[in-house]
Amino acid sequence: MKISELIKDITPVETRGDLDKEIDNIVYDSRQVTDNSLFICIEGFNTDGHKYIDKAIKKGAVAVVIEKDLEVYSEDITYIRVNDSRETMGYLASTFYNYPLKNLSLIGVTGTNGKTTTTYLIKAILEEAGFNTGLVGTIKNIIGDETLPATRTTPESLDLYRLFARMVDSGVTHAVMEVSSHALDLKRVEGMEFKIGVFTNISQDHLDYHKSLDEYLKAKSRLFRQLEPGGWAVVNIDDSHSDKIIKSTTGNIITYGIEGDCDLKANEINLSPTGVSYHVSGKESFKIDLNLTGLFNVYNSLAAISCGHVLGINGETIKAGIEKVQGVAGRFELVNEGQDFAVVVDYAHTPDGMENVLETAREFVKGNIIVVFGCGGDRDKGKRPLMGKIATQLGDYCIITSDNPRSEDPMEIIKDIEKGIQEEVISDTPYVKEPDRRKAIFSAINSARKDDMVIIFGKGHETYQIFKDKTIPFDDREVAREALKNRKKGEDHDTNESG
Ligand SMILES: CC(=O)N[C@H]1[C@@H](OP(=O)(O)OP(=O)(O)OC[C@H]2O[C@@H](n3ccc(=O)[nH]c3=O)[C@H](O)[C@@H]2O)O[C@H](CO)[C@@H](O)[C@@H]1O[C@H](C)C(=O)N[C@@H](C)C(=O)N[C@H](CCC(=O)O)C(=O)O
Ligand SMILES: Nc1ncnc2c1ncn2[C@@H]1O[C@H](COP(=O)(O)OP(=O)(O)OP(=O)(O)O)[C@@H](O)[C@H]1O
Ligand SMILES: N[C@H](CCC[C@H](N)C(=O)O)C(=O)O
Ligand SMILES: [Mg+2]
Repeated sequence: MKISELIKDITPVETRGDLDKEIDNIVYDSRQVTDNSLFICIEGFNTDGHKYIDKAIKKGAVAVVIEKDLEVYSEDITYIRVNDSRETMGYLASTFYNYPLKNLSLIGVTGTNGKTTTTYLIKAILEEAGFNTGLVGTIKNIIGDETLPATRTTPESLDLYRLFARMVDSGVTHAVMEVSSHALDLKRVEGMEFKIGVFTNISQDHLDYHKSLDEYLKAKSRLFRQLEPGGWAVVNIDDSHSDKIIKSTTGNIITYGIEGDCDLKANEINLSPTGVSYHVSGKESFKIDLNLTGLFNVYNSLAAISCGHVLGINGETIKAGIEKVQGVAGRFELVNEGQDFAVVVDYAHTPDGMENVLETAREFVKGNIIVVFGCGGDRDKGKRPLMGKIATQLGDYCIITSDNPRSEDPMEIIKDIEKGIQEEVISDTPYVKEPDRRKAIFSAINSARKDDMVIIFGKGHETYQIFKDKTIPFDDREVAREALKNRKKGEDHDTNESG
C-alpha cells in the first residue's frame, strides 16, 4: 500500500519524504522489521522506540512514524510525525488491513475477573447459533478451527487488526475478545467499535499500573463509550461499581445478577464440585446445567446469556451452547488420578477471585482445604497481604510459594503475603513457606487425606514460570499429576510391604 493511501485516515503533525512509496508491513518493534516496513516508534515505560530507528532502517524500514523531533533525518526515509503513536497505530492498522471491522461484530469483555471464562461461554452460544467465531484472550487466540498462541490478554492494536483481517478472510463474522484495563489505557483498542461491551466485575488488581481503583475503573469504563450505534452494554448489577459503568455508556443497557433488580436473574442455584445449575428468569426463562462450578460462574454465564439475548439468539440455542462448555483450561480444573481427594488448578490471582473459589469449595468439600499459592512479581503489591489473609481465613492449611517472581526476589514476595496473615489475629490456620512451587505442590498433595481438596492457585493454564534470569517450563496440572502418581507409588509400596 502507498504511504499516501495508508495515512489518509490520520492527521499527521508533519510528513517528510516520499509519500508514494509502497509499504509491505507495519511494525512497532525494530526486531520485527522486514523489507519495506513502516516502523512505528512508541515511547514506552522501559525504553523509547525512537532509539531503534537506525536499527529498523538497517533491517529494511523505509518509513517511520515518530512523536518527536529527531536530530538526524535520512534523505531516503519517509517520516510521519504524529501526536500519539499508540493512538495512530490503530488507525494505520485498520487502513492497512482493509477495515476488517466493517465485516466483523465485535464483542468485548472487561472486568477484573471472569473475562476468559465469559468469552468462552459467549463463543459457545454463537457457535451453537451457527456463527463463525473468533476469539482473542489470555489462553490463546482462535480463528475458526485454527489456534494461535497468545502472549498477552489483549494484543496491541496492530496485532489485533492483523488477527481481525485473518478472521474475515476465514469467514468469521463474530469476534469475542477480552479487553484488559492495560489495553484500554494503552489505546490497544483505539477507534474500535463494539457491538457489545460486557462488564463482569471490578476488584483489587493492577494498582501498580493504574494507581487507584478510580483510575482502574475509568480505564474499564472506556469500553462502554466505544459501542457502535445501537450497541449494548451488558452489566453485572451486583457489582458495587455497576452504576458508574451504566453512567459511562451511551449504548443500550442490559443487566444481570443474582441479588439486585436486573433483566436476567439467576435463582434456584445448586452448586456441586463439577457444576452448577440454576434457573434464569426475566428477559429469558430456562434452567441451565452448567459444567463449570462456583457462584462466580453463574455470573459469567449470565453475562454470556445476556449477549446471546441481545443478539437475538433464542433461549433454547443459548442453553444448548452454554451447556456444551465442559470447562475452561486452568479455571477450577480438576486433576484426577483416581485419588480419594480432589485436586484443583485455578487461575485466581486476585483476592476476589481467590475468595470466590474458596467460598465455593467450602460449599461441598467435606474434608480440609489445602491451599497452594503465591503472587506474581512486578505486579500489584497491594494484593499480596490480602491474598495471604483470605487464604488463611478460608483455607485449612496453606503453603505459600512462588507464582511468576519475574524480576523480584521470591522470598520478598512471600514476606509481603505473610504480612496479611500476621496482621490477621483471628486466623490460626497453619501455613508454611516453600518458594519452590514444585516442592510446594508435592507437599500439598502428600499431606492430603480422603475428602480433602488441594487448590493450586494463580497459574491455571500457564505452562511456564518466569524468574529474574530465566523462564522454565512449568505446568501446575502436570506437576500435580506427577505428585499424585508419586504418592500412589508410595502407597502401593506401603501396601505391598504391609501385605
Ligand atoms: C505495561 C504494559 O502493558 N507494557 C506494554 C508496553 O510496554 P512499554 O510501553 O513499556 O514498551 P517498552 O518496552 O518501553 O518499549 C517501547 C517500544 O520500543 C520498542 N522496542 C523495544 C526494544 C527494541 O529493541 N526495539 C524496539 O523497537 C517496543 O516494541 C515498544 O514499541 O508495550 C509493549 C509493546 O507492546 C508490551 O510488550 C508491554 O507489555 C508488557 C510486556 C506487559 O507485561 N504487559 C502486561 C502488564 C499486560 O499488558 N497485561 C494485560 C492483562 C492484564 C489483566 O487484565 O490481567 C494484557 O492485556 O495482557
Ligand atoms: N466472575 C468472576 N468473579 C470472581 N472471580 C472469578 C470470576 N470468574 C472467574 N473467577 C476466578 O478468577 C480466575 C480467572 O478467571 P478468568 O481467567 O476467567 O478471568 P480473567 O478476567 O480472564 O483473568 P485475566 O485478568 O488474567 O485475564 C478463575 O480461575 C476463578 O478463580
Ligand atoms: N493477566 C494477569 C495474569 C497474572 C497471572 C499470575 N500467574 C501472575 O503472573 O501474576 C497479569 O498479567 O497480571
Ligand atoms: Mg483472561
